[in-house]
Amino acid sequence: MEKIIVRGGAKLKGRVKVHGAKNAVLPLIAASILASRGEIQIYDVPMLEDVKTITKLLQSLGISVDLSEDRVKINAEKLHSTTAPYELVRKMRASFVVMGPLLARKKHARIPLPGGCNIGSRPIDQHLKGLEALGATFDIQEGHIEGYVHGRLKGARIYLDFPSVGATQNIMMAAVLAEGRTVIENAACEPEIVDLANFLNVLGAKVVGAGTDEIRIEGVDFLRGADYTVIPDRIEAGTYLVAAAISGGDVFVEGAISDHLNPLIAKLREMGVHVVEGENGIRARADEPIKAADVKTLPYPGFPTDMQSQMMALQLAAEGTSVMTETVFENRFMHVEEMKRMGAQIKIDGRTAIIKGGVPLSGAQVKSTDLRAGAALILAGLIASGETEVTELQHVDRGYVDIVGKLRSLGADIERVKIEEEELPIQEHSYA
Ligand SMILES: CC(=O)N[C@H]1[C@@H](OP(=O)(O)OP(=O)(O)OC[C@H]2O[C@@H](n3ccc(=O)[nH]c3=O)[C@H](O)[C@@H]2O)O[C@H](CO)[C@@H](O)[C@@H]1O
Ligand SMILES: C=C(OP(=O)(O)O)C(=O)O
Repeated sequence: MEKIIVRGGAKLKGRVKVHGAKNAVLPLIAASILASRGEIQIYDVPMLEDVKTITKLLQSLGISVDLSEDRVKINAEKLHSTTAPYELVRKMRASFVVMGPLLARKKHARIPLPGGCNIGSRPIDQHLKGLEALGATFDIQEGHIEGYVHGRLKGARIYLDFPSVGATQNIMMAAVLAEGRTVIENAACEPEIVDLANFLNVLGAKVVGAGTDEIRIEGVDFLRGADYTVIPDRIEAGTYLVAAAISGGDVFVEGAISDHLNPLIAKLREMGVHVVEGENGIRARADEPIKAADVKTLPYPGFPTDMQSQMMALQLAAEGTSVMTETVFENRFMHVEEMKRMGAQIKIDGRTAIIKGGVPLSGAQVKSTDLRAGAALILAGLIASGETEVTELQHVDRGYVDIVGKLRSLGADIERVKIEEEELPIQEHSYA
């Protein structure tokens, strides 16, 4: 087991490059199940634990997958199994997105119920509602959900009660091989949805409207292999922009796409951070004290829930009091207790947190409770006096490639070390 040690005080300066987006590449890899002919190569793949998990999941279905450096090669011509192993699904809730592709291609799927995780209960009712509208039926028993299709899936008009990213992806992937036209209304508009639509189209699908709240899909008979490069990770990029701002530094985040980061850029500017949107990245510079700002997470194009905890770390460094409202996940304030261990003054009231900025933080032993919480604690460590030790790095490793190396290259005093046997806490096992 390892921990990250951060010694605060350095102003971060320089250039950092973002990797491909975790939340885009996982559905892309799942969608590869649909390609019954030829080979797929996806580039700019981040070497994250989640990517390794979904890769193993595809392999367990009999698909040939070769993951090396920043590229994954997938040949799904052979697909022997339609049962996803519990050991893999429990590590990563996002693995439920294999349901749509398996039903479309093999007319059967048996997947362990994904269940909740640290940040919330993560229901799948909208996924099921959409897939049922296309003609699938489901049985839920013994912790598994089993889906069947008799004949072929049939296109339908589906209205989502909430613009769920996962449900939109699952339905899109099933609909590309359905007979006729599918319309998804109140669809999620996230850049990861647009990336999935572009990928499916490169494989031969007919998807239009992705990025708006109405996606229209004409079913085709089969998908085939192709090459594709995944979009850059907007959340990783946002995390480094916040690192620049919180440390009073000046950082160019190479590869960041400003169109994907509008709500964060707007908030940073409101707080007094200079943000310059370039062609190949975004620069953030903070030379004056920053001002607190209220933030509310919302589906895209609102402020992303995946940046909520990092933004809260920034509010701790700002002058004034701010209110953070989390509307997407019901339990995504777990980092607050850890931040309080560093001296932060935050009060939670239901789905809002009231954050008193400008209170000096001091280094402490803290644990990451989810991947973004881990990043937020590292960010808080950048402005704390003394040493901050962040543990439970399995969460951070799900979402960030070499966060220590990247921050160190910007001048942060940060290292990753082994935890000695005698330091190990007695703790429960925790999952994604
Ligand atoms: C809208 C949103 O910000 N979604 C985020 C969510 O996607 P992810 O796909 O995991 O989650 P959803 O977008 O599906 O869930 C968003 C909300 O919808 C609810 N829900 C979802 C599905 C369903 O069948 N029924 C239902 O009620 C959830 O409880 C939650 O409150 O986590 C990903 C990883 O952090 C992020 O990249 C996505 O941006
Ligand atoms: C919560 C996240 O991911 P996941 O949905 O895979 O848990 C995230 O990327 O912040």
